[in-house]
Amino acid sequence: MSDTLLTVRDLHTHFRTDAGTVRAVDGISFEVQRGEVLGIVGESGAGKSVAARSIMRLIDSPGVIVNGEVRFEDDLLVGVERGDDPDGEPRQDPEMLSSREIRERIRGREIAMIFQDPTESLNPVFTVSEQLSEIIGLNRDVSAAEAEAIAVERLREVGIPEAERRMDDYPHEFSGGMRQRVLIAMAFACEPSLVIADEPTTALDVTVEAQILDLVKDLAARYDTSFVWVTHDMGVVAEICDRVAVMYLGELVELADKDDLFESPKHPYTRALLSSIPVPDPRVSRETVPLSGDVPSPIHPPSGCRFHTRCPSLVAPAELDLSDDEWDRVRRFVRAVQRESPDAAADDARATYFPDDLPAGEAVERALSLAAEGAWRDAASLLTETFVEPSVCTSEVPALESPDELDRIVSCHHYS
Ligand SMILES: Nc1ncnc2c1ncn2[C@@H]1O[C@H](COP(=O)(O)OP(=O)(O)OP(=O)(O)O)[C@@H](O)[C@H]1O
Ligand code: NI
Repeated sequence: MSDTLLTVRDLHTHFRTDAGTVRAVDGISFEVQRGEVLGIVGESGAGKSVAARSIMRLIDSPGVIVNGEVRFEDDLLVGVERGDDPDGEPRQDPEMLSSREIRERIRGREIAMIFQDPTESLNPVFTVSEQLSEIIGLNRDVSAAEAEAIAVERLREVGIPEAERRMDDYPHEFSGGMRQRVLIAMAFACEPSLVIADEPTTALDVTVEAQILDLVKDLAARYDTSFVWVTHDMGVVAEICDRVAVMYLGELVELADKDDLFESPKHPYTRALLSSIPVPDPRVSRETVPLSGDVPSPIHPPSGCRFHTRCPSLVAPAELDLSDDEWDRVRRFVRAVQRESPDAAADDARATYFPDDLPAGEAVERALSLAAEGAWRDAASLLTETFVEPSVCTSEVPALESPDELDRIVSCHHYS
């Protein structure tokens, strides 16, 4: 038997809105091995939640899974192929499970979900006992009394004090942390082989979050459960994941073993995300690459590498023939102009950024004087035209590469 539990291939989930097609998930592929915790990480809007929900086909209109395959053990949860017409109806694989089969056979039993928002899974008008026993009763051939006994056991297992007494409480009577424990108890009620967790600890304070992560690690080990764990927090990734998929604007930019990712992140975006978490050991210094600028619109994502508009390490345009050192200086100057940094407009800007001579002469010369006059926009667009647009990062989509002997993939022109 293969050890792969879940396979996602070339998944595209789009939302057709009045403003245009939102390419929320735009061609992602990954696998989850049995017993493994795979993290999906990225900034807000990256497409993490849509990716997680697509696995279970929990996408509501105007969202459509337009292409891709999701295979869970022997079941095809998603099997759709986009025709040549981008707005046409995708073709469905006849093997794909019906919504009803997913609801009755998969969801809650084989694959459970935990969300940040408890109202997605907990009904405020029923007691915890009623809701937990119901799931257990639906999925196992047990009497009502037996289901309730199992429910109490589950609540104990997730560390709810006085579980028996609290069974008759309503969801709102639990604190935030305890409520997430109830959700975890519900997720584990049927001993699923996969749990999809979408930021379940984000709203909690750090101490409670740490306790919940410990609990999940214990349960995952005890039941040999796999996880897809969505988070925007690299600290949570460090705590709980085995492997990490980094998403940016609907795409995967890097997928690697957690330790490899933390030790030597390859994609400039991954590096930026990692530099945002505090380094616990003050003797370890880490190059900080602040992530500036807004995430572009997923309706019109940037050409080439989608990260190129914010990338601190664009590949130098080949025809300019700059040395690494010259290119570093140019990039620092371009970023300073984009940020409208006073340094770039000061009298000594030239000496600050280009102490030797001016690389790619004329454009930089003009940009320096435009910046000195405060004509930031003109300076920025001149620099963009000269240095950003001719870069391969702007024109070509980077292939997924495996840059070292390690088991990882990166989508960046620096490795192609
Ligand atoms: N119902 C919808 N209609 C239109 N666009 C949507 C809809 N749901 C999500 N999107 C868009 O899809 C993109 C991906 O959203 P998603 O919720 O997956 O991001 P995320 O990575 O989970 O972010 P966050 O960290 O904020 O939860 C976003 O641009 C979002 O605006
Ligand atoms: Ni989300």
